[in-house]
Amino acid sequence: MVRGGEVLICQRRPDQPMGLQWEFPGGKIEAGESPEQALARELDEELGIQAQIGPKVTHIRHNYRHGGAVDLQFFAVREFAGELENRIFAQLKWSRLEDLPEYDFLPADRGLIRDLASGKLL
Ligand SMILES: Nc1nc2c([nH]c(=O)n2[C@H]2C[C@H](O)[C@@H](COP(=O)(O)OP(=O)(O)OP(=O)(O)O)O2)c(=O)[nH]1
Repeated sequence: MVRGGEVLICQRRPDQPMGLQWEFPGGKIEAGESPEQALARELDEELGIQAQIGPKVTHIRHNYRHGGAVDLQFFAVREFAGELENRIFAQLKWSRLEDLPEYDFLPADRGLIRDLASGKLL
């Protein structure tokens, strides 16, 4: 989710794996879904919004030592209907791009965070 020079970041709950680390909203693709459909569904489930999924920002593959491999696709979302509501996270925050490195993000996201903070993406 992008709003001017800010992005919406989400802190995982303390009881989840990789608890209290920050991530972008989203989740796993279910059978028969495109990545965009999966993201729209997750944004509705997690935040209660009906989003228009914009262009793909990047694609990252990462091997977590314990949790196996993840294949992540990130999209810019600038338009949505409905009221943003925190349904599952410890907290939600709008962060300026240059402030992103202050947050403890999931390891797979760290290269993306550096690129967003230095203005290389978005
Ligand atoms: N939503 C999201 N997931 C991310 C990011 N970075 C990253 O490594 N991931 C990982 C964490 C999870 O292993 C997986 C997303 O799966 P998910 O959202 O459906 O599941 P989850 O974290 O609740 O937990 P689990 O089902 O894997 O136990 O991708 C990110 O920025 N956003």
